Amino acid sequence: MDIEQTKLEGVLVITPKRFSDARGSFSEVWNRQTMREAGLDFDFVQDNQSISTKVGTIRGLHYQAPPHAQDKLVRAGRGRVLDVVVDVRRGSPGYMNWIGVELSEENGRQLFVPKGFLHGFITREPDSMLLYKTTDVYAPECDGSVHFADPEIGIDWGIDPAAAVVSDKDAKAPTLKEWTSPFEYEG
Ligand SMILES: Cc1cn([C@H]2C[C@H](O)[C@@H](COP(=O)(O)OP(=O)(O)O[C@H]3O[C@H](C)C(=O)[C@H](O)[C@H]3O)O2)c(=O)[nH]c1=O
Repeated sequence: MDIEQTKLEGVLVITPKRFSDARGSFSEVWNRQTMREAGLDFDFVQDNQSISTKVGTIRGLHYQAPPHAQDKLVRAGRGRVLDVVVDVRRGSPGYMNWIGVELSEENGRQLFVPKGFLHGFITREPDSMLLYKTTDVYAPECDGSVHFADPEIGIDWGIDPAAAVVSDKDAKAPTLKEWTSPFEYEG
């Protein structure tokens, strides 16, 4: 398993070892002991799967607020997405900084998204399937979002955001100016 730091503190790109042969391939996409040995001892309690049929579908920018904030381990089971993470921890030196990492069935990369970061993605292939583990269960009362096209964040989705396929909820999400982060930077 390869672990790469990113420019966002605590956000990691994790690439499990892939064993390929004439039949195809095998990977341990999550192993608690291996993760623990790498200092990533997270107790995942929920597995999610979303399938987005059209290219240019954006889901996000989402979070769950405390007391049900979630760390996430995200991968593309099928297709290809640009996975985006934004630091929204009040007081963070990297507040509002964002990164995009391409996750695909082909590259097998995973993104670890800690609490305090917005998460979203745009599909780059049809029928892209996102699979992700979370460290707390779904709590709709704590579910929140920030507008994916907020000019103050300035995410480059690779397309005109106005042309993206989005949910009504995401289309109506607040911008950072209209929103107060529930997350505090803990140094
Ligand atoms: C997240 C979630 C949703 N739902 C229900 C609620 C809605 O009836 C339906 C679709 O939910 P939503 O439109 O919020 O789904 P996404 O837009 O894919 O949201 C997710 O996408 C971004 C990228 C994320 O990182 C979050 O995990 C999550 O917010 O599933 C559940 O029953 N359990 C859940 O854990």
